[in-house]
Amino acid sequence: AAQGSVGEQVDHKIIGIDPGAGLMKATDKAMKEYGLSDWELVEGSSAAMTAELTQAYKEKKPIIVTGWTPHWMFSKFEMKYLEDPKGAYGKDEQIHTIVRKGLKEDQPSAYAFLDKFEWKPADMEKVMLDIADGKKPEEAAADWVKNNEETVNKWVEGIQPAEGKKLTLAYVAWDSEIASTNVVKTVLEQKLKYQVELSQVEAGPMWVGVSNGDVDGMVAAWLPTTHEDYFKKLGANVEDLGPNLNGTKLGLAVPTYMNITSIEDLKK
Ligand SMILES: C[SH](C)CC(=O)O
Repeated sequence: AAQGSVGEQVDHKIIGIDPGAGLMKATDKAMKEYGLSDWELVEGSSAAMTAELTQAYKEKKPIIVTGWTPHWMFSKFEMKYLEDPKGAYGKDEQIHTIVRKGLKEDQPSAYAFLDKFEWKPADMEKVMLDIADGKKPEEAAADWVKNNEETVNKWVEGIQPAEGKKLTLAYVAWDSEIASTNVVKTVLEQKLKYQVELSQVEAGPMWVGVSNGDVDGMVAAWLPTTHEDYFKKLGANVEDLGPNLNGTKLGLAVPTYMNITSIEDLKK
């Protein structure tokens, strides 16, 4: 029987993630720019979105999700971004490391490492994929550190260990930041002998926590556009150590078995 429009096939729903994510604001903006007034952006979480994607993919059912790179969905599944001819999602960005003011004086070793931490989308996707395939985040991170000794030793070269000092890192439960934050924790603990506590929060409280010094830092700042609002509001009270990963992307992602190619196709 005729499948009907793609909107009818997916009940006019785009499966999103947590409402505080910049990706959700960017998707709201894109939906307005493409005139998708009869569509709904479903709020939830990164985990719920990937669970729904996994189920739909298994059943070869149509689904449209808010997607980003790096993400394991592009390695584990045959996925594609819908073209964005209006450029609503903007250009490639970077993920920055942001620390509280005063960290350099209080924890020079942690500061020096966090300032040097930088890796590639393929590195992050490896850790993400291991976690998606069932490894615990700390296990996937430890494996990556073990398998990338050369890179890791460059990050910590010449930095004094900080026997037993405590450090707190905040992160949002996005698959990408679960991976990066656990790798950073592993290096801080194994190589620099810190005791690291991870605080999983929403995006807003993550930025607030660093700006008021409740946490020491985070490696989850998507800039210059995705977290522009957070940076505008709180940037003066934090220290931006620059990119830890270059070449990110945001957009709408669909399995390649769907025969749509552009966000424009959602209007049909
Ligand atoms: C979901 S991306 C990892 C970050 C964001 O959109 O705020």
